[in-house]
Amino acid sequence: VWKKIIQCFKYLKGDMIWKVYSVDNEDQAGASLEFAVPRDIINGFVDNRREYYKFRFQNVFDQWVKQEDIFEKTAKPVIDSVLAGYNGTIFAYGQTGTGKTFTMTGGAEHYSDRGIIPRTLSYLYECTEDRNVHFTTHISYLEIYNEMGFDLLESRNEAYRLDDLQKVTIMEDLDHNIHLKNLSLQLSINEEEALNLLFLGDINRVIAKTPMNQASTRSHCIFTIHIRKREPGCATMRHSKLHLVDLAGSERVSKSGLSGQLLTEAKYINRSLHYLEQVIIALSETDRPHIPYRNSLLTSVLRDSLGGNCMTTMIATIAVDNGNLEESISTCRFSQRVAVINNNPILNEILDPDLLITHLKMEVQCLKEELSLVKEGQRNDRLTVEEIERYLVIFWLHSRPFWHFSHTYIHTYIHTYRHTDIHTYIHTYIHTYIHTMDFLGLCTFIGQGLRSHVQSGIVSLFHFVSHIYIMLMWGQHSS
Ligand SMILES: Nc1ncnc2c1ncn2[C@@H]1O[C@H](COP(=O)(O)OP(=O)(O)OP(=O)(O)O)[C@@H](O)[C@H]1O
Repeated sequence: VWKKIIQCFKYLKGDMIWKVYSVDNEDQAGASLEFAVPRDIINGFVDNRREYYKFRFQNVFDQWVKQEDIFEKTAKPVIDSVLAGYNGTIFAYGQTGTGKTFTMTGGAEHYSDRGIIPRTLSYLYECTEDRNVHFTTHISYLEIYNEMGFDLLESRNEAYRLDDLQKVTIMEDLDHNIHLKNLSLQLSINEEEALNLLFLGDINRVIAKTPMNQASTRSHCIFTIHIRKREPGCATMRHSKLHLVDLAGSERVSKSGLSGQLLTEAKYINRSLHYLEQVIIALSETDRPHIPYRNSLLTSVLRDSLGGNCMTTMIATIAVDNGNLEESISTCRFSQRVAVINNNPILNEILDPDLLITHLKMEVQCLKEELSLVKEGQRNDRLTVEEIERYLVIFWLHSRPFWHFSHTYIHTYIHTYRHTDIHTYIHTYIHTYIHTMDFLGLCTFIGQGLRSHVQSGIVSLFHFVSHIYIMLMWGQHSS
């Protein structure tokens, strides 16, 4: 068994960093991350004891991992299921400055530093190139800053102030579905258009210089790709959405020494992450009747991703230096809780609206025809031959039990009525049939025995008429 142990004996800024963690990617159940803190590392963390913490995850990546590998192992399976019609979410969570934005969006220096979002767009449009399947993609980009929602794409222009952006509010319908009012959906037909929307949104994001990160993102951002897929000749349509979430980073206010605006932002960020944690804890405990989604905008928006109809992947980012050990362990604890949540993704399939409309129009037309026949005095003209034939087919099927009718009897009738207006005759019968059936349906007071007796009498009569009609038609054709 190949075991990859990361050796962390390394000098950083002149200080010795002890080996406090190890990664085992060949653990029996996925991968494990183990912290072994020696007693002499104090840093306000260990209390003169050696401590071990072991966490198991699907994958554990070290700081030298390539962006491509992260995409392949974490994002690609989710995108594949989104393309198949399921909802998906990938969200990055972690302490400030640990690489969430780098993982989700990427670095600007090298092309290979592209993060999950641009790689997702490339992969997605590559998959949707199949001309046989009709795909439509729309994009929305929501920012949650200080507990307020903003549309990062609404203006399709660069915003100079936060107030230039459209405010997004949350609404809940009677079925408890969440709707985001004022969040625009931008159609994007190819990768280039989608990337332009991503760049525009990233320019509009609130970013500030903090002691922990030179370009700290001060808000939670949710980049959503909405997909509609229709296969030719298929009566159904699939619609799914993929949320790509870059959460703002948590930070210890006392440790980072923030003040003013940065302090206010940090308080909002920490509070919303605290509510997120509460939701995760409630979801991981199976007997909890209430999940406190409504406590914050973030948990309300991510409600479906956290415990509903969605395939969700969480990427936790941690710092590997001793100074942030406590935060790293706390991030792992949180991730472990998220890992035990069971979501229930379902295929989002609906009847194609165009086909549904055609089908409903046909049904309305049939009902109109039926109504005009039933309504007295509405139809004075005679039934056409096609109409008679159509009704006779229905009666024929209804009267199946009476198919033993005597042929001799029918021949006598044909002989008698040969010179009468057979159309008028059948027309009258059909009206009588419909009225009587209708009347029987309405008269609830008629007992079942009598009802079936009358019904079978009428049906046999019409069966008889239909025989006459067919024999006559046959006689006309043969002569
Ligand atoms: N794997 C990596 N390789 C190279 N540089 C990285 C990597 N991860 C992060 N960085 C760099 O570390 C810095 C902080 O990363 P980033 O801004 O992504 O952190 P963050 O978790 O999003 O922080 P915040 O929560 O404050 O927004 C950036 O300069 C980024 O380029």
